[in-house]
Amino acid sequence: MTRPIALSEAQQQLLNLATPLGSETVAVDSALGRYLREPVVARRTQPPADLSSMDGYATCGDGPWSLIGESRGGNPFPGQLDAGQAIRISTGAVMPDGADTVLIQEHAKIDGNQLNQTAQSSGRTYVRSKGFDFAATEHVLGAGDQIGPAQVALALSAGCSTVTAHRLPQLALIEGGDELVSDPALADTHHIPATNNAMLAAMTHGMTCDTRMIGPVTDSLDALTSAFKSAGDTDIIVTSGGASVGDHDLVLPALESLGAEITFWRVALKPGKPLLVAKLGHQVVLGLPGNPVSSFTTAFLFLLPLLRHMAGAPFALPRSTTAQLSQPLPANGSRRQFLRAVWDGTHVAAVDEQDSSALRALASANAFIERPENCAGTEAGTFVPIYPLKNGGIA
Ligand SMILES: Nc1nc2c(c(=O)[nH]1)N[C@H]1C(S)=C(S)[C@@H](COP(=O)(O)OP(=O)(O)OC[C@H]3O[C@@H](n4cnc5c(N)ncnc54)[C@H](O)[C@@H]3O)O[C@H]1N2
Ligand code: MOO
Repeated sequence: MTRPIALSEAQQQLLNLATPLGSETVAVDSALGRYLREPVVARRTQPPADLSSMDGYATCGDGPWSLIGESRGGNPFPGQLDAGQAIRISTGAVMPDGADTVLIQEHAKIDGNQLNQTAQSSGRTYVRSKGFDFAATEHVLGAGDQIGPAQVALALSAGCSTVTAHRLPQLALIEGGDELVSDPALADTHHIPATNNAMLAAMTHGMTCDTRMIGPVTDSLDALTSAFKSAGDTDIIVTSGGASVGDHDLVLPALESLGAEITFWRVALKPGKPLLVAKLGHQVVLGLPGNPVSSFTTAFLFLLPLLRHMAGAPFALPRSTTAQLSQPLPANGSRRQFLRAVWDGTHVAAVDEQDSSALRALASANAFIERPENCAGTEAGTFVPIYPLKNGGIA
């Protein structure tokens, strides 16, 4: 049996198996989370004209001024201002021709039709110049950019109702084991509710174009190979369970019987050591360990990056930040470890229960603490790398 490989090498080997998917046109309001295949080119200029940034008066020359009209949102003043003239103006309204200054209304004193200032106004301080945000034909978003809320607004503001994004991958999830039941109400002392497919579907929500749920599959080679075949031509197949060395751990034999190419099996990672990665025709297969926390951790470190990579993300791997330990940590073993932890924005502490089957502890965590291989005990107060998790729990 070969030695487990290092995490970073395993992640790189996995990403090397797949390339970003092709393009499709997506309505901007359905594009949240997507990565752009092509830049977004502005079809209009924003602002489309010089606009006032405050409520007040657009003036021409020195005061006092005589008031001759109004410019408000959607209704510009139709004429031109000459020296000594002013108009009422609203925030976001078009500056009339001839105006040089906006006098904010807090500094204005009206006497009949005459406008006086109580404090000096300063040139174009309250004017947003035409095109200062972007001009027509400029690239306002680039290939590889991810569409978030601000990008939705920007694309629409640029006059684009669709974007050209990478296609999202199709995913098949297979879970298996004779102890699993799909109806939690039917779990007796020798059965447990199947939870991994549902958890993995939740983790990958919005990152696939389609997720096919298969199982629970029984512990037989025939059942597992049939499950692989029923995954059809999805881009990625993910199994959970049956990845280890027991007599009923059938993922490796099933893949071998189907002629898959095994990329690697076993990573120096805790939890998640028995992770298996293979290529079955054009499909990438991830065999996740069955323990629910191991499945969660390997999905976070491998499946989510693979989905991002195929969806066109330039940087697919999760990025860490640092936080200060509020509790000491014991020495680590020879596998890189990801401890379930609670992070309050400044301090972080590992949760007490680190067993790879403990869902309650996992659900109480909102971060991983990453510990390098063979690292010594770490004192409270030390800054350590953490990965915030979208995992319910603390906001
Ligand atoms: N002799 C050894 N035994 C084990 C080793 C080893 O190196 N030598 N590795 C251990 C490690 S580490 C892990 S992790 C597990 C992974 O085992 P499998 O991937 O083969 O998973 P199973 O044995 O099928 O299941 C493990 C555990 O998880 C539960 N499970 C499985 N699927 C689901 C599901 N869909 N929903 C809920 N729970 C599930 C299953 O009932 C088991 O309790 O192997 C160690 N053993
Ligand atoms: O790696 Mo296993 O995932 O230690 O429990």
